[in-house]
Amino acid sequence: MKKSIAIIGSGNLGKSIAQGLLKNEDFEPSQLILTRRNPANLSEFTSRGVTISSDNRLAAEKADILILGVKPFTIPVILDEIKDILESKKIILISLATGVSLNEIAQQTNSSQVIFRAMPNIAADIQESITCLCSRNETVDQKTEVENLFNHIGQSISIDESLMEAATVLGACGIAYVLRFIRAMIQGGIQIGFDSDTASKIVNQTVKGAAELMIKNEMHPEEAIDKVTTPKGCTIVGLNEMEHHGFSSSMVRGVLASYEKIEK
Ligand SMILES: NC(=O)C1=CN([C@@H]2O[C@H](COP(=O)(O)OP(=O)(O)OC[C@H]3O[C@@H](n4cnc5c(N)ncnc54)[C@H](OP(=O)(O)O)[C@@H]3O)[C@@H](O)[C@H]2O)C=CC1
Ligand SMILES: O=C(O)[C@@H]1CCC=N1
Repeated sequence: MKKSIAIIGSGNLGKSIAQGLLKNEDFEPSQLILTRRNPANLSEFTSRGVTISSDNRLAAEKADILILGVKPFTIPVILDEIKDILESKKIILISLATGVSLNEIAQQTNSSQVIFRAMPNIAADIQESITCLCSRNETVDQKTEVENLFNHIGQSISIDESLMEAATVLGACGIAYVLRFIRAMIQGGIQIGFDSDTASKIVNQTVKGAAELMIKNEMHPEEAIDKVTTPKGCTIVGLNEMEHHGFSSSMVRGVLASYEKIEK
């Protein structure tokens, strides 16, 4: 029998995960239950056979795998709301919340509760997320099951919990850093003559090509950069100008600022 998956708190990330799961041919919409307090904001899913509700307890009762997609400060509220249900049945609990430890969740559930923390990003929508996972009390089969679930929306890797905040910055915040880079490059493209649509098309495919080149050829970026930078050519002039204005330094400092914000 196919497992029921509920997402309590289906906002930006929860909806991206739902969209990604529904793109799998072997995933049936009837497997999915989505909640939020205002379920009208989930209308895009209603016609597709997904269960939409504001009833978190109903979702927990039906779910084999329960994903908590609420903001970190709402995690204790939800755990309190469904505590007795978690005690009465076997359920895999997965939290997406930034900065909420397995220990903190365990303190509000029973000691044998199977808990995962998952850190995907919004590219889950098109099955291109990277999801970092850590867990407690899980069996080998449960770990495989959760990895498989997140492999349906991209790729997953298991990491030590101590790296979960770093994973949040690099993978989850990271997509926003890359998007800001894309926006800036489009702005430059418009200034040198392209309309916005054409500049976007060129930049998006260039960024995709760069990422695919690194992934498929398992290269370090600088190795590929050396192939582009003709001596005395225009690429090195542009790159050096960016570095004079703190491009790499700015990125590293941004990563650290995000990390420090979570660690506070
Ligand atoms: N956005 C991202 O890219 C990432 C987010 N995260 C983490 O994922 C979590 C969700 O983030 P994000 O999707 O951006 O946040 P959103 O605010 O978009 O989504 C949270 C949703 O929870 C719902 N909600 C709030 N209270 C309740 C409740 N009592 N019962 C049921 N639903 C509730 C809200 O809808 P309503 O008001 O209708 O109830 C809201 O849509 C956070 O913990 C965040 O740290 C992690 C990685 C990436
Ligand atoms: O900005 C945030 O706090 C959340 C966590 C990672 C991505 N979005």
